[in-house]
Amino acid sequence: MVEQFAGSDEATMALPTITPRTPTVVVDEAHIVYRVHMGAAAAGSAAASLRRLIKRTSAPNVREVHAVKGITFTAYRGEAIGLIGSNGSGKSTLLRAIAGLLPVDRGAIYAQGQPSLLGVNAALLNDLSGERNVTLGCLAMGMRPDEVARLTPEIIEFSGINQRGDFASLPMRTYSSGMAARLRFAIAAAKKHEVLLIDEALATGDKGFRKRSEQRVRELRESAGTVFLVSHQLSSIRDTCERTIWLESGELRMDGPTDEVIRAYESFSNGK
Ligand SMILES: Nc1ncnc2c1ncn2[C@@H]1O[C@H](COP(=O)(O)OP(=O)(O)OP(=O)(O)O)[C@@H](O)[C@H]1O
Repeated sequence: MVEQFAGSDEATMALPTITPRTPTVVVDEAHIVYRVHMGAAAAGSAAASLRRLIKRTSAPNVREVHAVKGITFTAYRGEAIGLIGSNGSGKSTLLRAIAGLLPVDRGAIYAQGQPSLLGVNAALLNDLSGERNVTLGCLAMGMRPDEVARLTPEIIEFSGINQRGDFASLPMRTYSSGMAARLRFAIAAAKKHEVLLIDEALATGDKGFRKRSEQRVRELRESAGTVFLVSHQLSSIRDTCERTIWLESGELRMDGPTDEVIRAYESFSNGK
């Protein structure tokens, strides 16, 4: 006999309301390998190269660096995810692969829309003024010219480059590395991104800029995007992200609530 649940009071009350979460990035068993060419000297003769070509073996002068080793996770709309780990653990490599700038060797990465990696998408030109770079960067992100004109003063104000004089009209080569990084962040953050990838950008500014940019990351997250933030500045991660992924030697060590993951990472780092 088939049990009838529909219509029973008990069954109606027991049903929880589940809001479906929308995945924006799916990383499935991803492996990323750099191949470093060590120069022609070690390659040997032309005959040896031909033999390798026929036998499909790799050249002895190519060294492989297995930077990301079988990482799997799913990011959802509305999340801000911190990426932490020791130097060389694969954080930047993973971000670059999510942005589509590096191929995966095995596994797969799926992303909604075109993820924007801060600092690369906004390729700034040293000989142009900050203001011209704002225009170019915004147009490159697909904004309309009238939108760019309206947003330019806001972007310059946000970056704080004019705090010590009119630097916006000077060529970018006259900027300190911190000022350039702030301008890049300000340009990228002016647009609503489906997936925004930020690599250490918040660490470059002074305290006032850091507060402003953390606030902006929160706004971007609320406007339904997903934000990834790579930083060694654990306080930035704590203030901005509710979920954190810890990588170590290319492997995923932990993925969970920021406080728990940072606590585990700190005790690992203190014991090193
Ligand atoms: N262009 C490259 N060619 C070859 N190997 C690379 C390249 N870039 C990074 N690597 C190697 O890949 C590994 C991961 O580097 P990655 O920069 O992703 O680490 P990270 O966690 O971002 O480090 P950090 O915290 O120091 O910025 C390291 O072993 C590094 O030496």
